[in-house]
Amino acid sequence: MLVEAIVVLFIALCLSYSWFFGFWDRRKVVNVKFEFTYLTFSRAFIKNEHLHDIFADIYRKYKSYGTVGFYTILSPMLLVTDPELVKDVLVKEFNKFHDTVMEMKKEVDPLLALNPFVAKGMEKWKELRSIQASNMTTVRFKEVIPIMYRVAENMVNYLAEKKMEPIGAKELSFLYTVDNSCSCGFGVEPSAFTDPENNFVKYANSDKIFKPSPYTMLFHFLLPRMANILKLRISSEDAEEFFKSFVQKMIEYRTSSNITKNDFINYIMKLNQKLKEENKPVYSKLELAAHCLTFYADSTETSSNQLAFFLLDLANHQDVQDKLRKEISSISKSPIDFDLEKVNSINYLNMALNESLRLHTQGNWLSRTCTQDTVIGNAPIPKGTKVFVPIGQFHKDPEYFPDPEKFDPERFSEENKDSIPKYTFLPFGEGPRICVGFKFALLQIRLAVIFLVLNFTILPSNEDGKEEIVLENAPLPTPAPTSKLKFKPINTY
Ligand code: HEM
Repeated sequence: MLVEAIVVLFIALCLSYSWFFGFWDRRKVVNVKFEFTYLTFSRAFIKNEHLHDIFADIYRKYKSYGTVGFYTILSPMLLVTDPELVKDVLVKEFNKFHDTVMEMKKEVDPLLALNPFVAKGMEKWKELRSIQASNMTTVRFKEVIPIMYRVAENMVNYLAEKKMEPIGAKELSFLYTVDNSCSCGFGVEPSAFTDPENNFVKYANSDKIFKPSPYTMLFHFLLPRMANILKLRISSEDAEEFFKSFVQKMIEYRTSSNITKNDFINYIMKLNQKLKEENKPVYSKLELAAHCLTFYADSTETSSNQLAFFLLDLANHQDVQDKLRKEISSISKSPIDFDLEKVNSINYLNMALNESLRLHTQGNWLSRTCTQDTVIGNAPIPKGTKVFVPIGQFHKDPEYFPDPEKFDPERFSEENKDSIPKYTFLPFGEGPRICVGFKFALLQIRLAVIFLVLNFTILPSNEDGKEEIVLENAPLPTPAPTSKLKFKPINTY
């Protein structure tokens, strides 16, 4: 009897196994049956390699098919390799692909659970996105530019005092983005460069918010439900405590002293007031803290990585830096003359920054969950399928960007930029779910570079003229502390 039971069980397992791994074959979609699952286990889980490299291998092998199916242990997934089909997923068929793959339960990570990035369902996503979008208008940028000048001036003074002592590119950029986020978002006096005890730098830094173990991130992207069942949180409890108490104190202080400031905290306070007047449920204190953390975390980490990479690129390409300095100083030698329009319209700055965004893409892939049965190219996609867009691979594909490892801003010149195929350059994503903060990010990065190149020559920290760009083992591409820079004053103004 026992033998029969084992045989039946074995046959049942084999059948369900071949049924599961036949998902894409039944739909006649080219697929890798075990390869992805095997690579994920052998390289990502055991050797701690980045999931990005595994996607890169699959992309290179199966690019010509336009889409390629693959499997994790629990679900079939699809990689879209044809840029034309990417447009379908991100834009044309958005109503069927409005969710990302990440899921974050409030009980697991209450501060990250209200980030629009993880919102599920069109209504919830719109509600959460509109809160962040309120802080991202042109009117708002014009208001915050004078605050950003002060932060950038603090950075210049800090570097002048350092007298060419090498400093980590990421360390410097992080102090700058922390001060920008706190002063523009929360009305806090900028002090990251002057106060070594700055609480945001201490309690809400990259390690505490953005560096869960690589396994945690793997679970969140590939097996999101399991990640929640296992209660794998991304932000640390320290950061949660700090943020909760900061936002609560801020709201209490402003309410008791009747202080109004034109910033994000004020916006969420007014939003709650409005909800109360309309007899709708208001956001709890923890939820208000979560909205603040969304703005803070998203605007400090990605922007500081991207700024750090850009400064390293400029240090390694003095010809580009010289040309950039010439173009900027031909407009004005004084950084505070650069209003919003001027900051955004320096052509060579935009070309060089685009090239840096291409080379050091932050979100290496975009993800969507299909919410209604549909067809992409020739691939029938049932509801629930997770779809990935490999933007990091597009950015390094020689077909779209010849000699892809070369830092060459000319790719984005007026004459050349139209030869870049549509949907192959997507550093901020595309469609209705495009990064809500991309204009803020570009503004703060451009402004930092204007202040820096007008005041300093940005140099590699070593004598041989090249700074090695070493990557940390972090979910987002991040320059390691060993990638340093020196700033030689040039007294231009
Ligand atoms: C250079 C810096 C930045 C880069 C490279 C970047 C990149 C991205 C990417 C690739 C996405 C995913 C888009 C998609 O799924 O189609 C995204 C989403 C998002 N970003 Fe950024 N980002 C940056 C800065 C910022 C800033 C400053 C904020 C400020 C609040 C921000 C807030 C967000 C939010 C809230 C989302 C989710 C949007 C949604 O799902 O509707 N990001 N970002």
